[in-house]
Amino acid sequence: MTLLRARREWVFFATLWRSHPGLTAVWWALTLFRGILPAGFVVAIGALVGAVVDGAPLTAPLLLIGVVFALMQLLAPLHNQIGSMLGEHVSNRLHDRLLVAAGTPEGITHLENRAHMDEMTAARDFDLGMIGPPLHLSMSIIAGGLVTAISGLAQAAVLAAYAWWAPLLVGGAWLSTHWLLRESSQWDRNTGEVLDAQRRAEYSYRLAVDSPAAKEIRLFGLASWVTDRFAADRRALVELRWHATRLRQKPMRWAVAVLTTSGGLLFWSLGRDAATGAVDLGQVSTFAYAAVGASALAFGGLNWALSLASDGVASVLRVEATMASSGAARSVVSGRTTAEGMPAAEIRFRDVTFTYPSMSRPVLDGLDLTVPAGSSLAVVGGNGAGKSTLVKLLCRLYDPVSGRIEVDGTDLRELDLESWRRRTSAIFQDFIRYELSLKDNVAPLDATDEEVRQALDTAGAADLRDLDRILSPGYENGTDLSGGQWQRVALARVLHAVNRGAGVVVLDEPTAQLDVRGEAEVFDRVLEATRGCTTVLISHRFSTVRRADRICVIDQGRVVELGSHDELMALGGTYKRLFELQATRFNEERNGADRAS
Ligand SMILES: Nc1ncnc2c1ncn2[C@@H]1O[C@H](COP(=O)(O)OP(=O)(O)OP(=O)(O)O)[C@@H](O)[C@H]1O
Repeated sequence: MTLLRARREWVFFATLWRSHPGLTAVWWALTLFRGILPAGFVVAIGALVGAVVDGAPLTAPLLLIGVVFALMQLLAPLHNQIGSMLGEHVSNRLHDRLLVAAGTPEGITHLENRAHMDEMTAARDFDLGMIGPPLHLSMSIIAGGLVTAISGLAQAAVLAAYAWWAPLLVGGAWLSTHWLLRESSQWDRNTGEVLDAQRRAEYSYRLAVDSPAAKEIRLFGLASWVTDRFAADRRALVELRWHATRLRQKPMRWAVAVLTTSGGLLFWSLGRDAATGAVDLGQVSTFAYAAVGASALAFGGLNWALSLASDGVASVLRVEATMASSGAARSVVSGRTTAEGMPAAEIRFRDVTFTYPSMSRPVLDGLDLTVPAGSSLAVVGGNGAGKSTLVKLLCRLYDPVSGRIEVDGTDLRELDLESWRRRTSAIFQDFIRYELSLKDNVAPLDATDEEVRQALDTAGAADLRDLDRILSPGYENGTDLSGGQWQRVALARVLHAVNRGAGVVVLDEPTAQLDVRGEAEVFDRVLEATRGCTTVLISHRFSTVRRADRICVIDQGRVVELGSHDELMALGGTYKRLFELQATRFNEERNGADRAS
Protein backbone atom coordinates (compact mmCIF):
# COMPACT_ATOMS: atom_id res chain seq x y z
CA MET A 1 0.00 0.00 0.00
CA THR A 2 2.86 2.35 0.87
CA LEU A 3 4.48 1.55 -2.48
CA LEU A 4 1.19 2.26 -4.24
CA ARG A 5 0.77 5.56 -2.44
CA ALA A 6 4.26 6.61 -3.49
CA ARG A 7 3.43 6.10 -7.18
CA ARG A 8 2.90 9.24 -9.22
CA GLU A 9 -0.35 7.84 -10.63
CA TRP A 10 -1.74 7.36 -7.14
CA VAL A 11 -0.78 10.92 -6.25
CA PHE A 12 -2.46 12.12 -9.44
CA PHE A 13 -5.76 10.36 -8.69
CA ALA A 14 -5.62 11.47 -5.05
CA THR A 15 -5.14 15.06 -6.28
CA LEU A 16 -8.22 14.71 -8.51
CA TRP A 17 -10.22 13.66 -5.49
CA ARG A 18 -8.94 16.45 -3.28
CA SER A 19 -9.59 19.05 -5.96
CA HIS A 20 -13.22 18.16 -6.47
CA PRO A 21 -14.61 15.03 -4.79
CA GLY A 22 -18.04 15.34 -6.44
CA LEU A 23 -16.81 15.58 -10.02
CA THR A 24 -14.16 12.93 -9.36
CA ALA A 25 -16.82 10.51 -8.08
CA VAL A 26 -18.98 11.09 -11.19
CA TRP A 27 -15.91 10.80 -13.46
CA TRP A 28 -14.95 7.45 -11.88
CA ALA A 29 -18.56 6.19 -11.96
CA LEU A 30 -18.76 6.98 -15.68
CA THR A 31 -15.36 5.39 -16.26
CA LEU A 32 -16.49 2.17 -14.61
CA PHE A 33 -19.89 2.18 -16.26
CA ARG A 34 -18.48 2.90 -19.73
CA GLY A 35 -15.91 0.19 -19.08
CA ILE A 36 -18.46 -2.54 -18.45
CA LEU A 37 -20.87 -1.53 -21.22
CA PRO A 38 -18.98 -3.42 -23.97
CA ALA A 39 -19.26 -6.60 -21.87
CA GLY A 40 -23.03 -6.00 -21.69
CA PHE A 41 -23.04 -5.52 -25.43
CA VAL A 42 -21.37 -8.86 -26.19
CA VAL A 43 -23.77 -10.63 -23.83
CA ALA A 44 -26.73 -8.95 -25.57
CA ILE A 45 -25.38 -9.96 -29.00
CA GLY A 46 -25.09 -13.57 -27.81
CA ALA A 47 -28.65 -13.42 -26.45
CA LEU A 48 -29.92 -12.10 -29.80
CA VAL A 49 -28.14 -14.80 -31.80
CA GLY A 50 -29.40 -17.43 -29.33
CA ALA A 51 -32.98 -16.13 -29.65
CA VAL A 52 -32.75 -16.21 -33.47
CA VAL A 53 -31.46 -19.78 -33.38
CA ASP A 54 -34.13 -20.89 -30.87
CA GLY A 55 -36.94 -18.93 -32.57
CA ALA A 56 -37.56 -17.10 -29.27
CA PRO A 57 -38.92 -13.50 -29.11
CA LEU A 58 -36.28 -10.93 -30.13
CA THR A 59 -37.74 -7.89 -28.35
CA ALA A 60 -35.76 -8.19 -25.08
CA PRO A 61 -32.29 -8.81 -26.63
CA LEU A 62 -32.90 -6.13 -29.28
CA LEU A 63 -33.99 -3.67 -26.59
CA LEU A 64 -30.90 -4.51 -24.53
CA ILE A 65 -28.62 -3.99 -27.54
CA GLY A 66 -30.36 -0.66 -28.28
CA VAL A 67 -30.04 0.60 -24.70
CA VAL A 68 -26.39 -0.45 -24.37
CA PHE A 69 -25.55 1.02 -27.75
CA ALA A 70 -27.30 4.32 -26.93
CA LEU A 71 -25.52 4.55 -23.57
CA MET A 72 -22.16 3.88 -25.23
CA GLN A 73 -22.78 6.77 -27.62
CA LEU A 74 -24.23 9.20 -25.08
CA LEU A 75 -21.90 8.68 -22.16
CA ALA A 76 -18.66 9.31 -24.06
CA PRO A 77 -19.21 13.08 -24.65
CA LEU A 78 -20.66 13.50 -21.15
CA HIS A 79 -17.61 11.76 -19.69
CA ASN A 80 -15.28 14.01 -21.71
CA GLN A 81 -17.12 17.10 -20.51
CA ILE A 82 -16.86 16.07 -16.88
CA GLY A 83 -13.22 15.11 -17.32
CA SER A 84 -12.52 18.49 -18.87
CA MET A 85 -14.20 20.33 -15.96
CA LEU A 86 -12.29 18.20 -13.49
CA GLY A 87 -9.02 18.90 -15.34
CA GLU A 88 -9.73 22.66 -15.10
CA HIS A 89 -10.37 22.35 -11.35
CA VAL A 90 -7.18 20.43 -10.78
CA SER A 91 -5.05 22.79 -12.83
CA ASN A 92 -6.52 25.85 -11.07
CA ARG A 93 -5.77 24.29 -7.74
CA LEU A 94 -2.25 23.31 -8.76
CA HIS A 95 -1.56 26.77 -10.19
CA ASP A 96 -2.69 28.30 -6.89
CA ARG A 97 -0.41 26.01 -4.95
CA LEU A 98 2.47 26.69 -7.29
CA LEU A 99 2.10 30.46 -6.91
CA VAL A 100 2.02 30.11 -3.15
CA ALA A 101 5.06 27.81 -3.20
CA ALA A 102 7.06 30.17 -5.44
CA GLY A 103 5.99 33.31 -3.59
CA THR A 104 6.34 32.06 -0.03
CA PRO A 105 10.13 32.01 0.45
CA GLU A 106 11.29 35.39 1.72
CA GLY A 107 14.49 35.31 -0.31
CA ILE A 108 14.83 35.01 -4.09
CA THR A 109 17.57 32.42 -4.38
CA HIS A 110 15.09 29.71 -5.28
CA LEU A 111 14.19 31.62 -8.45
CA GLU A 112 17.85 31.79 -9.53
CA ASN A 113 19.12 28.35 -8.60
CA ARG A 114 19.45 25.84 -11.48
CA ALA A 115 18.02 22.85 -9.60
CA HIS A 116 15.08 24.86 -8.31
CA MET A 117 14.48 26.40 -11.70
CA ASP A 118 14.37 22.92 -13.26
CA GLU A 119 11.70 21.93 -10.79
CA MET A 120 9.83 25.15 -11.36
CA THR A 121 9.98 24.69 -15.15
CA ALA A 122 8.61 21.17 -14.90
CA ALA A 123 5.94 22.25 -12.46
CA ARG A 124 4.93 25.47 -14.19
CA ASP A 125 4.58 23.85 -17.59
CA PHE A 126 2.33 21.02 -16.47
CA ASP A 127 -0.64 22.69 -18.08
CA LEU A 128 0.85 24.80 -20.86
CA GLY A 129 0.67 22.18 -23.60
CA MET A 130 4.39 22.59 -24.31
CA ILE A 131 5.23 18.90 -23.98
CA GLY A 132 1.83 17.24 -23.78
CA PRO A 133 -1.83 18.13 -23.79
CA PRO A 134 -3.06 20.44 -21.02
CA LEU A 135 -4.81 18.73 -18.15
CA HIS A 136 -8.39 19.37 -19.29
CA LEU A 137 -7.62 17.54 -22.55
CA SER A 138 -5.47 14.83 -20.96
CA MET A 139 -8.43 13.82 -18.84
CA SER A 140 -10.34 12.39 -21.82
CA ILE A 141 -7.24 10.52 -23.06
CA ILE A 142 -6.73 9.12 -19.56
CA ALA A 143 -10.43 8.24 -19.34
CA GLY A 144 -10.20 6.51 -22.75
CA GLY A 145 -7.31 4.40 -21.51
CA LEU A 146 -9.11 3.44 -18.32
CA VAL A 147 -12.34 2.60 -20.15
CA THR A 148 -10.37 0.33 -22.51
CA ALA A 149 -8.69 -1.35 -19.54
CA ILE A 150 -11.91 -1.92 -17.60
CA SER A 151 -13.78 -3.04 -20.70
CA GLY A 152 -10.98 -5.53 -21.46
CA LEU A 153 -11.12 -6.89 -17.91
CA ALA A 154 -14.94 -7.12 -17.96
CA GLN A 155 -14.89 -9.01 -21.26
CA ALA A 156 -12.14 -11.27 -19.95
CA ALA A 157 -14.50 -12.00 -17.03
CA VAL A 158 -17.25 -12.93 -19.53
CA LEU A 159 -14.80 -15.44 -21.00
CA ALA A 160 -14.66 -17.15 -17.60
CA ALA A 161 -18.16 -18.46 -18.42
CA TYR A 162 -16.56 -20.36 -21.32
CA ALA A 163 -13.51 -21.81 -19.55
CA TRP A 164 -11.56 -21.02 -16.39
CA TRP A 165 -8.32 -20.78 -18.32
CA ALA A 166 -9.66 -18.37 -20.99
CA PRO A 167 -9.41 -15.14 -18.90
CA LEU A 168 -6.03 -16.32 -17.61
CA LEU A 169 -4.82 -16.80 -21.18
CA VAL A 170 -6.07 -13.36 -22.26
CA GLY A 171 -4.81 -11.73 -19.03
CA GLY A 172 -1.42 -13.43 -19.35
CA ALA A 173 -1.07 -12.19 -22.93
CA TRP A 174 -2.05 -8.69 -21.82
CA LEU A 175 0.48 -8.63 -18.99
CA SER A 176 3.20 -9.93 -21.35
CA THR A 177 2.57 -7.25 -23.97
CA HIS A 178 2.52 -4.52 -21.33
CA TRP A 179 5.74 -5.83 -19.90
CA LEU A 180 7.32 -6.09 -23.35
CA LEU A 181 6.19 -2.58 -24.31
CA ARG A 182 6.71 -1.04 -20.87
CA GLU A 183 9.29 1.49 -22.06
CA SER A 184 6.89 2.89 -24.62
CA SER A 185 4.44 4.14 -22.05
CA GLN A 186 6.94 6.02 -19.97
CA TRP A 187 8.68 9.30 -20.46
CA ASP A 188 10.93 10.95 -17.96
CA ARG A 189 10.25 14.58 -18.69
CA ASN A 190 12.35 15.78 -15.78
CA THR A 191 15.72 15.19 -17.37
CA GLY A 192 17.94 18.25 -17.74
CA GLU A 193 17.79 17.80 -21.54
CA VAL A 194 14.00 17.95 -21.64
CA LEU A 195 13.76 20.83 -19.19
CA ASP A 196 16.36 22.89 -21.05
CA ALA A 197 14.58 22.35 -24.38
CA GLN A 198 11.28 23.19 -22.70
CA ARG A 199 12.65 26.39 -21.14
CA ARG A 200 14.30 27.45 -24.40
CA ALA A 201 11.13 26.78 -26.42
CA GLU A 202 9.04 28.78 -23.99
CA TYR A 203 11.54 31.63 -24.02
CA SER A 204 11.71 31.76 -27.84
CA TYR A 205 7.94 31.73 -27.90
CA ARG A 206 7.73 34.69 -25.54
CA LEU A 207 10.39 36.57 -27.48
CA ALA A 208 8.28 36.16 -30.59
CA VAL A 209 4.88 37.06 -29.19
CA ASP A 210 5.46 39.44 -26.28
CA SER A 211 6.02 43.10 -26.90
CA PRO A 212 9.22 43.89 -24.91
CA ALA A 213 11.45 42.19 -27.45
CA ALA A 214 9.44 43.26 -30.51
CA LYS A 215 11.55 46.32 -31.35
CA GLU A 216 14.94 44.63 -31.27
CA ILE A 217 13.70 41.55 -33.04
CA ARG A 218 12.50 43.64 -35.95
CA LEU A 219 15.42 46.00 -36.00
CA PHE A 220 18.04 43.27 -35.99
CA GLY A 221 16.01 41.12 -38.41
CA LEU A 222 15.66 38.33 -35.85
CA ALA A 223 12.07 37.29 -36.55
CA SER A 224 12.87 34.13 -38.47
CA TRP A 225 15.80 33.39 -36.15
CA VAL A 226 13.42 33.40 -33.18
CA THR A 227 10.80 31.34 -35.04
CA ASP A 228 13.43 28.82 -36.14
CA ARG A 229 14.74 28.53 -32.59
CA PHE A 230 11.23 27.92 -31.29
CA ALA A 231 10.53 25.34 -34.02
CA ALA A 232 13.86 23.60 -33.34
CA ASP A 233 13.24 23.43 -29.59
CA ARG A 234 9.70 22.18 -30.06
CA ARG A 235 10.98 19.59 -32.51
CA ALA A 236 13.62 18.56 -29.99
CA LEU A 237 10.92 18.09 -27.36
CA VAL A 238 8.70 16.08 -29.70
CA GLU A 239 11.67 13.95 -30.71
CA LEU A 240 12.68 13.34 -27.12
CA ARG A 241 9.16 12.18 -26.34
CA TRP A 242 8.94 10.18 -29.54
CA HIS A 243 12.17 8.36 -28.76
CA ALA A 244 10.99 7.67 -25.24
CA THR A 245 7.48 6.48 -26.05
CA ARG A 246 7.68 5.05 -29.59
CA LEU A 247 6.73 1.42 -30.05
CA ARG A 248 10.01 -0.45 -30.27
CA GLN A 249 10.29 -2.91 -33.14
CA LYS A 250 11.69 -5.97 -31.38
CA PRO A 251 9.38 -6.00 -28.34
CA MET A 252 6.53 -5.18 -30.70
CA ARG A 253 7.23 -8.32 -32.76
CA TRP A 254 7.25 -10.39 -29.59
CA ALA A 255 4.01 -8.76 -28.42
CA VAL A 256 2.30 -9.59 -31.74
CA ALA A 257 3.58 -13.18 -31.53
CA VAL A 258 2.24 -13.58 -27.96
CA LEU A 259 -1.14 -12.13 -28.92
CA THR A 260 -1.45 -14.23 -32.09
CA THR A 261 -0.63 -17.40 -30.17
CA SER A 262 -3.03 -16.74 -27.29
CA GLY A 263 -5.81 -15.57 -29.63
CA GLY A 264 -5.20 -18.53 -31.93
CA LEU A 265 -5.45 -20.99 -29.01
CA LEU A 266 -8.67 -19.43 -27.74
CA PHE A 267 -10.39 -19.34 -31.14
CA TRP A 268 -9.20 -22.85 -31.98
CA SER A 269 -10.77 -24.14 -28.76
CA LEU A 270 -13.95 -22.14 -29.32
CA GLY A 271 -14.26 -23.49 -32.89
CA ARG A 272 -13.70 -27.04 -31.73
CA ASP A 273 -16.35 -26.74 -28.98
CA ALA A 274 -18.81 -25.13 -31.40
CA ALA A 275 -18.25 -28.01 -33.82
CA THR A 276 -18.90 -30.64 -31.14
CA GLY A 277 -21.95 -28.69 -29.88
CA ALA A 278 -20.41 -28.09 -26.44
CA VAL A 279 -21.34 -24.40 -26.84
CA ASP A 280 -24.30 -23.11 -28.83
CA LEU A 281 -24.20 -20.42 -31.50
CA GLY A 282 -25.32 -17.62 -29.14
CA GLN A 283 -22.52 -18.47 -26.70
CA VAL A 284 -19.97 -18.70 -29.51
CA SER A 285 -20.95 -15.17 -30.61
CA THR A 286 -20.65 -13.81 -27.06
CA PHE A 287 -17.29 -15.48 -26.37
CA ALA A 288 -15.82 -14.59 -29.76
CA TYR A 289 -16.75 -10.91 -29.36
CA ALA A 290 -15.53 -10.98 -25.74
CA ALA A 291 -12.20 -12.48 -26.84
CA VAL A 292 -11.74 -9.71 -29.42
CA GLY A 293 -12.82 -7.01 -26.91
CA ALA A 294 -10.55 -8.33 -24.17
CA SER A 295 -7.54 -8.30 -26.45
CA ALA A 296 -7.92 -4.48 -26.70
CA LEU A 297 -6.27 -4.54 -23.29
CA ALA A 298 -3.05 -5.57 -24.95
CA PHE A 299 -2.27 -2.11 -26.30
CA GLY A 300 -4.75 0.05 -24.46
CA GLY A 301 -5.05 0.81 -20.81
CA LEU A 302 -2.96 3.26 -18.90
CA ASN A 303 -1.15 5.49 -21.35
CA TRP A 304 1.48 8.22 -21.74
CA ALA A 305 -1.13 10.90 -21.04
CA LEU A 306 -1.48 9.53 -17.54
CA SER A 307 2.28 9.39 -17.18
CA LEU A 308 2.58 13.05 -18.28
CA ALA A 309 -0.30 14.29 -16.15
CA SER A 310 0.97 12.39 -13.10
CA ASP A 311 4.43 13.77 -13.70
CA GLY A 312 3.12 17.33 -13.84
CA VAL A 313 1.16 16.97 -10.63
CA ALA A 314 4.12 15.30 -8.93
CA SER A 315 6.36 18.22 -10.01
CA VAL A 316 4.04 20.78 -8.44
CA LEU A 317 3.92 18.83 -5.20
CA ARG A 318 7.69 18.42 -5.28
CA VAL A 319 8.17 22.17 -5.69
CA GLU A 320 5.97 22.68 -2.65
CA ALA A 321 8.08 20.28 -0.66
CA THR A 322 11.33 21.86 -1.87
CA MET A 323 10.16 25.34 -1.01
CA ALA A 324 9.13 24.19 2.43
CA SER A 325 12.36 22.42 3.22
CA SER A 326 15.22 23.51 1.00
CA GLY A 327 18.01 25.35 2.74
CA ALA A 328 18.58 27.65 -0.22
CA ALA A 329 14.94 28.65 -0.57
CA ARG A 330 14.50 29.23 3.11
CA SER A 331 17.85 30.80 3.78
CA VAL A 332 16.13 34.10 4.46
CA VAL A 333 14.17 33.50 7.61
CA SER A 334 12.28 36.13 9.53
CA GLY A 335 13.37 37.13 13.02
CA ARG A 336 11.08 38.31 15.81
CA THR A 337 12.18 41.82 16.78
CA THR A 338 9.92 44.48 15.35
CA ALA A 339 11.57 47.01 13.05
CA GLU A 340 9.10 49.75 13.96
CA GLY A 341 10.85 53.14 13.92
CA MET A 342 14.21 51.67 12.89
CA PRO A 343 16.86 52.82 12.27
CA ALA A 344 17.01 55.43 15.01
CA ALA A 345 20.81 55.54 15.12
CA GLU A 346 22.46 53.77 12.18
CA ILE A 347 22.63 50.93 9.71
CA ARG A 348 25.97 49.22 9.81
CA PHE A 349 27.53 46.69 7.41
CA ARG A 350 30.09 44.84 9.47
CA ASP A 351 32.69 42.77 7.58
CA VAL A 352 30.00 41.65 5.11
CA THR A 353 30.91 39.02 2.54
CA PHE A 354 28.47 37.78 -0.05
CA THR A 355 28.77 35.32 -2.92
CA TYR A 356 25.88 34.50 -5.27
CA PRO A 357 25.15 30.77 -5.17
CA SER A 358 26.03 30.40 -8.85
CA MET A 359 29.36 32.23 -8.49
CA SER A 360 32.63 31.20 -6.91
CA ARG A 361 34.08 34.67 -6.23
CA PRO A 362 32.55 36.94 -3.60
CA VAL A 363 30.86 40.12 -4.82
CA LEU A 364 31.20 41.80 -1.43
CA ASP A 365 34.35 40.88 0.43
CA GLY A 366 34.60 42.03 4.03
CA LEU A 367 32.70 45.24 3.43
CA ASP A 368 32.41 47.74 6.31
CA LEU A 369 30.09 50.71 6.05
CA THR A 370 27.99 52.82 8.39
CA VAL A 371 24.97 54.82 7.30
CA PRO A 372 23.75 57.22 10.01
CA ALA A 373 19.97 57.17 10.42
CA GLY A 374 18.22 59.97 8.58
CA SER A 375 21.15 60.65 6.26
CA SER A 376 21.61 59.97 2.57
CA LEU A 377 24.43 57.87 1.21
CA ALA A 378 25.35 57.59 -2.46
CA VAL A 379 27.12 54.45 -3.62
CA VAL A 380 29.33 54.65 -6.68
CA GLY A 381 31.62 52.20 -8.39
CA GLY A 382 32.24 50.53 -11.74
CA ASN A 383 29.81 48.14 -13.40
CA GLY A 384 29.59 44.91 -11.49
CA ALA A 385 31.26 46.41 -8.40
CA GLY A 386 28.45 45.10 -6.18
CA LYS A 387 26.35 48.24 -5.59
CA SER A 388 22.97 46.64 -6.33
CA THR A 389 24.02 43.56 -4.38
CA LEU A 390 24.65 45.76 -1.34
CA VAL A 391 21.12 47.14 -1.38
CA LYS A 392 19.61 43.71 -2.10
CA LEU A 393 21.23 42.55 1.13
CA LEU A 394 19.84 45.58 2.92
CA CYS A 395 16.35 44.64 1.68
CA ARG A 396 17.06 41.08 2.85
CA LEU A 397 16.50 39.47 -0.52
CA TYR A 398 19.67 37.59 0.38
CA ASP A 399 21.64 37.24 3.58
CA PRO A 400 25.41 37.74 3.87
CA VAL A 401 27.53 34.62 3.69
CA SER A 402 29.53 36.02 6.59
CA GLY A 403 29.56 39.22 8.60
CA ARG A 404 26.36 41.02 9.55
CA ILE A 405 24.20 43.97 8.79
CA GLU A 406 23.08 45.72 11.96
CA VAL A 407 20.23 48.13 12.41
CA ASP A 408 20.68 50.09 15.63
CA GLY A 409 22.93 47.28 16.79
CA THR A 410 20.46 44.48 16.03
CA ASP A 411 21.36 41.92 13.39
CA LEU A 412 19.00 42.37 10.40
CA ARG A 413 18.30 38.63 10.59
CA GLU A 414 16.74 39.09 14.01
CA LEU A 415 14.23 41.63 12.76
CA ASP A 416 10.72 40.63 11.85
CA LEU A 417 10.96 40.57 8.07
CA GLU A 418 7.49 41.87 7.40
CA SER A 419 7.97 44.92 9.60
CA TRP A 420 11.46 45.55 8.13
CA ARG A 421 10.05 45.37 4.61
CA ARG A 422 7.33 47.81 5.66
CA ARG A 423 10.09 50.15 6.80
CA THR A 424 11.96 49.77 3.51
CA SER A 425 11.05 51.04 0.09
CA ALA A 426 13.07 50.59 -3.05
CA ILE A 427 13.23 51.35 -6.72
CA PHE A 428 15.52 48.88 -8.45
CA GLN A 429 17.37 49.38 -11.68
CA ASP A 430 15.08 46.84 -13.36
CA PHE A 431 11.89 48.13 -11.76
CA ILE A 432 8.68 46.47 -12.87
CA ARG A 433 6.26 48.05 -15.28
CA TYR A 434 3.04 46.48 -14.12
CA GLU A 435 0.38 45.97 -16.78
CA LEU A 436 -2.12 47.46 -14.36
CA SER A 437 -3.83 50.80 -13.81
CA LEU A 438 -1.72 53.87 -13.03
CA LYS A 439 -3.08 53.77 -9.49
CA ASP A 440 -2.10 50.13 -9.01
CA ASN A 441 1.35 50.92 -10.37
CA VAL A 442 1.85 53.50 -7.64
CA ALA A 443 -0.01 51.82 -4.81
CA PRO A 444 -0.92 48.20 -5.54
CA LEU A 445 -2.41 47.89 -2.06
CA ASP A 446 -5.05 50.21 -0.68
CA ALA A 447 -4.54 53.97 -1.13
CA THR A 448 -6.75 56.98 -1.75
CA ASP A 449 -6.65 58.77 -5.11
CA GLU A 450 -5.36 61.83 -3.28
CA GLU A 451 -2.38 59.91 -1.87
CA VAL A 452 -1.54 58.49 -5.28
CA ARG A 453 -1.74 61.91 -6.94
CA GLN A 454 0.49 63.41 -4.27
CA ALA A 455 3.13 60.75 -4.87
CA LEU A 456 2.92 61.27 -8.64
CA ASP A 457 3.27 65.05 -8.21
CA THR A 458 6.40 64.66 -6.09
CA ALA A 459 7.88 62.25 -8.61
CA GLY A 460 7.36 64.84 -11.34
CA ALA A 461 4.53 62.94 -13.00
CA ALA A 462 1.77 65.45 -12.33
CA ASP A 463 0.72 65.25 -15.99
CA LEU A 464 -0.41 61.64 -15.48
CA ARG A 465 -3.89 62.14 -14.06
CA ASP A 466 -6.04 59.24 -15.22
CA LEU A 467 -5.45 56.84 -12.33
CA ASP A 468 -7.66 54.11 -13.80
CA ARG A 469 -5.89 54.02 -17.15
CA ILE A 470 -4.15 50.71 -17.69
CA LEU A 471 -0.50 51.16 -18.52
CA SER A 472 -0.42 48.69 -21.37
CA PRO A 473 -1.70 49.23 -24.90
CA GLY A 474 -2.98 45.64 -24.88
CA TYR A 475 -6.11 46.65 -22.95
CA GLU A 476 -9.12 48.72 -23.90
CA ASN A 477 -8.17 52.40 -23.40
CA GLY A 478 -4.76 51.16 -22.35
CA THR A 479 -1.66 53.21 -23.01
CA ASP A 480 2.11 53.04 -22.71
CA LEU A 481 4.49 55.53 -21.16
CA SER A 482 7.92 56.79 -22.15
CA GLY A 483 10.95 55.39 -20.29
CA GLY A 484 11.27 58.55 -18.19
CA GLN A 485 7.55 58.57 -17.36
CA TRP A 486 7.78 54.96 -16.25
CA GLN A 487 10.67 55.86 -14.00
CA ARG A 488 8.66 58.67 -12.43
CA VAL A 489 5.80 56.24 -11.79
CA ALA A 490 8.22 53.82 -10.12
CA LEU A 491 9.59 56.70 -8.02
CA ALA A 492 6.03 57.59 -7.06
CA ARG A 493 5.65 54.01 -5.81
CA VAL A 494 8.60 54.54 -3.46
CA LEU A 495 7.37 57.95 -2.34
CA HIS A 496 3.93 56.57 -1.59
CA ALA A 497 5.56 53.91 0.61
CA VAL A 498 7.51 56.69 2.37
CA ASN A 499 4.26 58.57 2.95
CA ARG A 500 2.92 55.37 4.45
CA GLY A 501 5.76 55.05 6.95
CA ALA A 502 8.81 53.60 5.17
CA GLY A 503 11.95 55.11 6.69
CA VAL A 504 14.67 53.40 4.64
CA VAL A 505 14.75 54.32 0.98
CA VAL A 506 16.79 52.54 -1.67
CA LEU A 507 17.13 54.29 -5.00
CA ASP A 508 19.04 52.18 -7.53
CA GLU A 509 19.59 54.37 -10.61
CA PRO A 510 16.34 56.26 -9.99
CA THR A 511 16.95 58.95 -12.57
CA ALA A 512 18.83 57.05 -15.28
CA GLN A 513 16.05 57.62 -17.81
CA LEU A 514 15.26 61.24 -16.97
CA ASP A 515 16.46 64.15 -19.05
CA VAL A 516 19.03 66.43 -17.40
CA ARG A 517 16.53 69.08 -16.29
CA GLY A 518 14.05 66.47 -15.15
CA GLU A 519 16.73 64.66 -13.21
CA ALA A 520 17.74 67.71 -11.15
CA GLU A 521 14.16 68.78 -10.54
CA VAL A 522 12.85 65.33 -9.64
CA PHE A 523 15.79 64.46 -7.49
CA ASP A 524 15.50 67.67 -5.46
CA ARG A 525 11.85 66.86 -4.81
CA VAL A 526 12.62 63.26 -3.92
CA LEU A 527 15.29 64.39 -1.45
CA GLU A 528 12.80 66.81 0.04
CA ALA A 529 10.11 64.14 0.33
CA THR A 530 12.51 61.62 1.87
CA ARG A 531 14.05 64.10 4.30
CA GLY A 532 14.48 62.28 7.59
CA CYS A 533 14.65 58.89 5.84
CA THR A 534 17.82 56.84 5.66
CA THR A 535 18.46 56.87 1.94
CA VAL A 536 20.85 54.77 -0.09
CA LEU A 537 21.28 56.02 -3.61
CA ILE A 538 23.09 54.22 -6.41
CA SER A 539 23.86 56.26 -9.47
CA HIS A 540 26.39 56.72 -12.22
CA ARG A 541 25.31 60.34 -12.56
CA PHE A 542 27.58 62.43 -10.42
CA SER A 543 25.27 65.42 -10.64
CA THR A 544 22.81 63.31 -8.62
CA VAL A 545 25.41 61.65 -6.43
CA ARG A 546 26.99 64.89 -5.20
CA ARG A 547 23.71 65.91 -3.55
CA ALA A 548 23.94 63.03 -1.05
CA ASP A 549 25.21 63.71 2.49
CA ARG A 550 27.94 61.12 2.05
CA ILE A 551 29.30 59.13 -0.84
CA CYS A 552 31.09 55.80 -0.81
CA VAL A 553 33.11 54.27 -3.60
CA ILE A 554 33.04 50.49 -3.87
CA ASP A 555 35.77 48.52 -5.55
CA GLN A 556 36.67 44.81 -5.31
CA GLY A 557 33.80 44.24 -2.89
CA ARG A 558 34.95 46.86 -0.34
CA VAL A 559 34.48 50.51 0.45
CA VAL A 560 37.57 52.30 -0.79
CA GLU A 561 36.50 55.92 -0.27
CA LEU A 562 33.90 57.48 1.99
CA GLY A 563 32.99 61.10 2.67
CA SER A 564 31.05 64.10 1.45
CA HIS A 565 31.46 65.35 -2.12
CA ASP A 566 33.86 68.06 -0.96
CA GLU A 567 35.84 65.64 1.19
CA LEU A 568 36.22 63.14 -1.62
CA MET A 569 37.18 65.86 -4.09
CA ALA A 570 39.80 67.02 -1.63
CA LEU A 571 41.02 63.44 -1.24
CA GLY A 572 41.85 63.36 -4.94
CA GLY A 573 41.14 59.65 -5.40
CA THR A 574 38.82 57.53 -7.57
CA TYR A 575 35.76 59.67 -6.89
CA LYS A 576 37.49 62.88 -7.96
CA ARG A 577 38.82 61.21 -11.13
CA LEU A 578 35.39 59.83 -12.09
CA PHE A 579 33.64 63.09 -11.23
CA GLU A 580 35.99 65.19 -13.31
CA LEU A 581 35.86 62.75 -16.19
CA GLN A 582 32.08 63.03 -16.30
CA ALA A 583 32.12 66.80 -15.81
CA THR A 584 34.63 67.23 -18.65
CA ARG A 585 32.55 65.07 -20.97
CA PHE A 586 29.42 66.97 -20.04
CA ASN A 587 31.10 70.33 -20.65
CA GLU A 588 32.51 69.16 -23.98
CA GLU A 589 29.12 67.99 -25.10
CA ARG A 590 27.46 71.19 -23.97
CA ASN A 591 30.06 73.34 -25.71
CA GLY A 592 29.61 71.25 -28.85
CA ALA A 593 25.87 71.72 -28.68
CA ASP A 594 26.27 75.49 -28.11
CA ARG A 595 28.58 75.80 -31.12
CA ALA A 596 26.19 73.81 -33.27
CA SER A 597 23.31 76.09 -32.36
N1 LIG B 1 21.47 37.06 -9.27
C1 LIG B 1 22.75 36.97 -9.54
N2 LIG B 1 23.33 35.76 -9.65
C2 LIG B 1 24.65 35.65 -9.92
N3 LIG B 1 25.46 36.70 -10.08
C3 LIG B 1 24.93 37.93 -9.98
C4 LIG B 1 23.56 38.13 -9.71
N4 LIG B 1 23.33 39.46 -9.68
C5 LIG B 1 24.51 40.06 -9.90
N5 LIG B 1 25.48 39.15 -10.07
C6 LIG B 1 26.89 39.41 -10.28
O1 LIG B 1 27.35 40.13 -9.16
C7 LIG B 1 28.26 41.14 -9.53
C8 LIG B 1 27.79 42.48 -8.94
O2 LIG B 1 26.54 42.82 -9.52
P1 LIG B 1 25.75 44.13 -9.08
O3 LIG B 1 24.47 44.13 -9.82
O4 LIG B 1 25.70 44.21 -7.62
O5 LIG B 1 26.72 45.25 -9.64
P2 LIG B 1 26.52 46.81 -9.72
O6 LIG B 1 27.66 47.42 -9.02
O7 LIG B 1 25.17 47.21 -9.28
O8 LIG B 1 26.69 47.03 -11.29
P3 LIG B 1 26.02 48.09 -12.31
O9 LIG B 1 26.69 49.41 -12.09
O10 LIG B 1 26.41 47.51 -13.63
O11 LIG B 1 24.56 48.11 -12.06
C9 LIG B 1 28.33 41.13 -11.04
O12 LIG B 1 29.52 40.47 -11.42
C10 LIG B 1 27.14 40.30 -11.48
O13 LIG B 1 27.46 39.54 -12.60
